[in-house]
Amino acid sequence: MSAAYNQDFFVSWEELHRDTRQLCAMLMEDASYPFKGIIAVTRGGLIPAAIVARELDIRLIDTVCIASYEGTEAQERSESLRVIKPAAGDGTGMLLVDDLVDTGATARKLREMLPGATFATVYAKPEGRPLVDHCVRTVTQDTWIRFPWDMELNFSAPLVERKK
Ligand SMILES: O=P(O)(O)OC[C@H]1O[C@H](OP(=O)(O)OP(=O)(O)O)[C@H](O)[C@@H]1O
Repeated sequence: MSAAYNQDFFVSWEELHRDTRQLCAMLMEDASYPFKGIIAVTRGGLIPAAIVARELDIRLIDTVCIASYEGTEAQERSESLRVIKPAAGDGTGMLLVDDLVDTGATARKLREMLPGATFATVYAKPEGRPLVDHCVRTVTQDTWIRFPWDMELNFSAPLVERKK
């Protein structure tokens, strides 16, 4: 059962880059390294996948296109996921890359589909963590991760003005 989201964790482009590079260093120690190719999980995995591809010198990049239906409760996500499969057999030798594992519904689906793949996410929450092989940072289940592509810079009023 997933908790409600009570806190935000803001990730800048620089932090995402640094964390993804750290993930790459971990991946170089994996038993399946070097990987034949990457399967990026759309859409959140696309940018981390590009960074991983550069660091590990991987040119073969496929996608698995996966999304939940609008308005679906987290616990029902697994049944509601729409998937367009990559052409990667059972995924042996391939590296699945996503930005985040949260409830684990997406990861569970991908594991069924590509049991041979190594699965890496940059961030993880406790419910989903056991489903991925590698991740750099874990945040609490009630944290909403704010990725840089979902944000924009805005003026912030000084505190004294906010109190007026
Ligand atoms: O562990 P889960 O609860 O399944 O959540 C993790 C998934 O949720 C996010 O994708 P999202 O469905 O928001 O789609 P998007 O990446 O296209 O925005 C994220 O990129 C993961 O793929």
